[in-house]
Amino acid sequence: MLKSQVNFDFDTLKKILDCSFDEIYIVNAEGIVVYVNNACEKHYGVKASEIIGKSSEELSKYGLWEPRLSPLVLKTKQRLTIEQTTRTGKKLLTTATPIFDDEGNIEFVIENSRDITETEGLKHELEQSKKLLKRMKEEVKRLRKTELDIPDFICKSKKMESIIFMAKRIAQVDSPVLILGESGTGKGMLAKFIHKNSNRKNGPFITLNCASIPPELFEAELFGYEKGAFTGASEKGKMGLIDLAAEGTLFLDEIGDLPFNVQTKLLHILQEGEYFKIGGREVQKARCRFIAATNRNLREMIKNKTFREDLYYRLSTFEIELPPLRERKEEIIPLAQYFLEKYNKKYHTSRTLGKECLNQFLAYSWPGNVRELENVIERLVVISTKNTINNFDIPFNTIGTSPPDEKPLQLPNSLEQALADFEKELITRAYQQFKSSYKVAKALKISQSKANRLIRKYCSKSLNK
Ligand SMILES: Nc1ncnc2c1ncn2[C@@H]1O[C@H](COP(=O)(O)OP(=O)(O)OP(=O)(O)O)[C@@H](O)[C@H]1O
Repeated sequence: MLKSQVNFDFDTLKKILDCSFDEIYIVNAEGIVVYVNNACEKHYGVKASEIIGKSSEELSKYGLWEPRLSPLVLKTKQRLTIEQTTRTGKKLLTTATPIFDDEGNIEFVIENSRDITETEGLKHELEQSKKLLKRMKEEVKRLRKTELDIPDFICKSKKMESIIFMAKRIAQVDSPVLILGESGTGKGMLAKFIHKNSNRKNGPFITLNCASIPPELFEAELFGYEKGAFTGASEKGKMGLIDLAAEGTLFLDEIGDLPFNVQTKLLHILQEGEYFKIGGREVQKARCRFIAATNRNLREMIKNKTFREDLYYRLSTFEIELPPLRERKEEIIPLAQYFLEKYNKKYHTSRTLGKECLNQFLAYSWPGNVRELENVIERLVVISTKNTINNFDIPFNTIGTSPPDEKPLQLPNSLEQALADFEKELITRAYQQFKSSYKVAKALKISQSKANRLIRKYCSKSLNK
């Protein structure tokens, strides 16, 4: 006899069958249970000895499981598979196979039952997760559309036309872009424009405001971390923004405010295209395009050794400088009309801009650029008492403070000076009221970094007192 051939006696065979994870259940041609292994105990909560010798009809009276299978197989003489539910709340996947004698009569029906309760639970969880994922994907798609739903890029000057022409070409490649320009010139808008015109347009557009993130959190934000990477880290780990922006664009706004030591880390990714998550061992590939923007003078910062020269050259493969509004005066009126239409729609008004007012717009230097123009138009639309807005008939230094009749207008030396004073008063009052740059930014509809800058400019002395 070969070593691998073993003749089992009945007791050994029973022992083996009792070790089976699946239930083995045998009925004879009369439907009487002749054998069941120990797995029945975990399925129905009764011992094998309580089942053996009983007919499956009798057992069904105790409601041990539903529906019955062996009577069906005895009738149809075919192998069948069904799902059963037991009285202990389990779900079983049962296959019953008929065994025939030499004359073709059924001798036994062997049932094999596998507990699929857990699998069913997992299946349900998977279904739920799939539904949630679908909903989230829809939400992301909608948010992305809103986020990237940039208004018309008003472009009515030779300078801006050539910038847009260049931006469309740059959009076709993957190299980094550096956008320079004063605050409010439209750098963020141009970054989105490049993304929307690139073949990454269906991917994410993620903004990281380098000025608002504490240096010690920069790596965690950008690279993400593995679970338990450091004390206080989320247990699930965190996805970094580079990863989130994969197949899309990562917009590094206010890059000039990036702390020096962090600049080195950013340079490394731009050079190598690779990075490690904090606490991670696997090399990650950066699959996003980088666009950076700043209103700071980076060349000056390089001279002062506050900005890395090598990082500057890495970022500025393509450099676009947006001119301040005062250097593209031909756009002031079209932009003003565009914003007027926008806010007339928003506030259900039908204001028009008088000739006098337009002349003043043209004469003004707009230090806050397009954003300032937009804010001025919104204020005028809301506060003006006449349909035709003329001659700045709303004195700026009364907005949000006391009504004009309580505080007669003092004519300033110049409009520019008056606007600067107004800015100072507004920021100081807003900061006194809200006590947080985030709330000031929200209330005045400016970026948080701008709010920070203005608060530092106008309120730092009183703060330090
Ligand atoms: N050419 C334009 N056409 C229409 N709207 C514009 C244009 N340029 C800028 N804007 C609007 O002006 C506002 C400021 O633009 P944006 O935020 O892009 O400026 P920024 O240069 O990034 O400012 P900051 O440096 O303060 O972040 C936005 O509301 C934007 O929609």
